[in-house]
Amino acid sequence: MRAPAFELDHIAVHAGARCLFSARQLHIPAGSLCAIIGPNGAGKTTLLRALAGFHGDCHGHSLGQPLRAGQPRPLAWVGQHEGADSPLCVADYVMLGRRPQLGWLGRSSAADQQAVARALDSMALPGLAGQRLATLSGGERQRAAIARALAQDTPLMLLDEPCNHLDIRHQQLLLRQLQQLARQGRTLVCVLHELQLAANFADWLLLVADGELVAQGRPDAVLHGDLLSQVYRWPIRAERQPVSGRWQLDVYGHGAVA
Ligand SMILES: Nc1ncnc2c1ncn2[C@@H]1O[C@H](COP(=O)(O)OP(=O)(O)OP(=O)(O)O)[C@@H](O)[C@H]1O
Repeated sequence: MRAPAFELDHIAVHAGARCLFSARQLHIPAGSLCAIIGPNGAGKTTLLRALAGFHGDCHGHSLGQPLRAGQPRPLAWVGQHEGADSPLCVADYVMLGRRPQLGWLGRSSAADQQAVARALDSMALPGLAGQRLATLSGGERQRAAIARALAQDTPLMLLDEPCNHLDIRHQQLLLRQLQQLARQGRTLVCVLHELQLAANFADWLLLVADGELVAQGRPDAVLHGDLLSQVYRWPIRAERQPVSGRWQLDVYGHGAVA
């Protein structure tokens, strides 16, 4: 198995007296596309924020050392509803991703401009580069937020529901792009509600329910119909097609699982 990007023991995230997420052991291999899946309110965003180091009340051990809150590692972050209030145009907003690299007086170099152009290109945004963010559609704004994170060029990228507002084509393009970055050695962790996408694109899954890590591992180890049906409280069938190797996830039946 590849070296871990995250190897956490006895992690617990609290808000006051309430424990929002806990896990005895949590592993994410470096150079993987990892999807955090689970029902509403399960603790997915909480876990993603804890991985980013954004949660003040987070305890546990990372590679044997106590976790230290407030010491985030270099990473690119795409949260939900990014950029909704920004007065910037798309190109300037994506350039924000280059802020750590910008030179004296915040001037952008040729390398910064190229990184922004690449990011706009990969999110199919060049035609909108001059348009104000506030005037974009939901899907366009989501792609701009992802482009800003791509322009950062960090070894670790965390994305909270990146497929929100994206149509089928842009979902596929995004996940292919994330998969390609993982193949180049980056680690990408994203919260996904679309099980079919998680199954077919991610090479590592974390299944979360009721504030706990229920299962982790490669899709084969996690995607069992019985387990998914129990966690989502709805009948789900998970099958891997023998010829194509693609996963097929179906909801079936007419009633919720008790
Ligand atoms: N700061 C907080 N104080 C109290 N409760 C919180 C806080 N943050 C999150 N929670 C609660 O923790 C639970 C998990 O929230 P979280 O946002 O991690 O869920 P999620 O799995 O991402 O859900 P969804 O799929 O609906 O986005 C929810 O019940 C939420 O209400």
